[in-house]
Amino acid sequence: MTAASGERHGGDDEHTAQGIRRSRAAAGRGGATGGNRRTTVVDARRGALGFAVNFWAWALLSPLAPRLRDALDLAQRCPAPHDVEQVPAAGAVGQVLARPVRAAVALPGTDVAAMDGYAVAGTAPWRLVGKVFAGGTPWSAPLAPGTAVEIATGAPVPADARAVVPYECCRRDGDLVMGPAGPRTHIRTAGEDVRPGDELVPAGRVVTAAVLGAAAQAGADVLTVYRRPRVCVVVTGDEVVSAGTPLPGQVRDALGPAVTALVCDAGGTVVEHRYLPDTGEALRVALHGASGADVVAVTGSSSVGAADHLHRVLDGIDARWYVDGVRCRPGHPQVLAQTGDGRWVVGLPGNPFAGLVAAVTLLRPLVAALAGRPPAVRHRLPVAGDASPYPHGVRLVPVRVGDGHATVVPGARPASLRAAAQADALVVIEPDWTAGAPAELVDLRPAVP
Ligand SMILES: Nc1nc2c(c(=O)[nH]1)N[C@H]1C(S)=C(S)[C@@H](COP(=O)(O)OP(=O)(O)OC[C@H]3O[C@@H](n4cnc5c(N)ncnc54)[C@H](O)[C@@H]3O)O[C@H]1N2
Ligand code: MOO
Repeated sequence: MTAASGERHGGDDEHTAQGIRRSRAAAGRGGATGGNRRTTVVDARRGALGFAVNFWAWALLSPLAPRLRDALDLAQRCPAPHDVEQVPAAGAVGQVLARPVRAAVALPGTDVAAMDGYAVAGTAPWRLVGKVFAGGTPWSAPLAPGTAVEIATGAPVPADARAVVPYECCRRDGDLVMGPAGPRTHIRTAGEDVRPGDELVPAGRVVTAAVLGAAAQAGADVLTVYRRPRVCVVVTGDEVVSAGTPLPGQVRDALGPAVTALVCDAGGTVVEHRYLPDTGEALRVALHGASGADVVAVTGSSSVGAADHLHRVLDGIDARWYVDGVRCRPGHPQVLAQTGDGRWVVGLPGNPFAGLVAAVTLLRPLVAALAGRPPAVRHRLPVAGDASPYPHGVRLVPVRVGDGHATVVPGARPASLRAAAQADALVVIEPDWTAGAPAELVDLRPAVP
């Protein structure tokens, strides 16, 4: 099916349970499963999620094809964070702390100079008796009154020194030094920043460059973090090739690389990457075989064509349905389901921009939540340009983000990532949006963990 015909598709009907059943029946998919699916969604949400909402009211409105915002919320509230592991700190960037980082040592470890200058004892003038540098041999004896040592920032201050006087505050005459010296000025006292056992970073924080540095400084070499969610990426399509120049009728895989990048950005890791022919059996075997994965992301196969097998395969393995279609454009044929053994299956449409929309709606928040990350903060900005609202749901439109506003990148098409590749974010354009009005952003730039 072409992108243009995909654009034509999509009145209100397709987003009701009845509409979904009708279109499946028309496609020979067995509409009878629709009712079971609806019951399963409700039961699963009651039991597994414990949402404090009125599910019957929710189900009547939109049992399987939620609004985009609800789909996002659902995906990030579905999973519980996974196993905890202890890892060398350096490898934990982007993971979420399951236990606080605690200091193994005091900081500073001993009284040290905070400035380059002179450590002095007693009253001025002071007679210079030596030098102490960071990393060099500490001054072994107490400093006698009326004497000084030249000292470098970070070097241990000799016992009985009462202050460090910076070079620029001193007057030096031969081996005599004079200057102002308040009590313990420019001396950092042992343990004044951190004491052994102090909590440096609380649980729940993402390991960033600053966390790594703080942990290393305080000797916390091993961190306890949530395991990275394991994702198996399954790219379906007889026509999809992973490399080289596509022959007539073939397309290069756009979604495998894009999905892999989003998974890593969300704190997950791709443990397997498969290319599958368009057969239900191949998909069934792949879902079954991905037992080491927490999430299976399937690209293509999400629609109602004869070669689109995802729904049938999920029904065949009695998967629990959470999302079957989202009221957005492009990207409405997206799926969130769970297999009997607890693995999440995310179905992403094959049209590349539609697949990207689905990946940021369902896959990225799901992986981030499994990784223990807090929900992303949502921003709204005024949007300039032509965003053509979609009357039956929201439209996702690529934008560049400027200082306090967003500007539409023109030319977005469901089958092309060209406009999205020039964008910083997608804006969620509501049906009643008017030019210049604010809209919510879904960022496409790498997360700052
Ligand atoms: N009768 C209907 N047909 C279609 C509907 C519908 O509601 N009723 N929805 C349309 C929409 S919207 C989309 S989006 C697509 C989704 O289709 P699938 O997820 O089943 O994907 P495919 O049919 O396999 O492929 C669609 C398109 O994308 C190309 N493709 C697939 N995978 C990749 C990839 N990894 N990298 C690059 N391009 C890929 C594929 O060659 C097709 O051109 O369904 C519409 N049809
Ligand atoms: O047109 Mo589809 O909307 O590409 O998801």
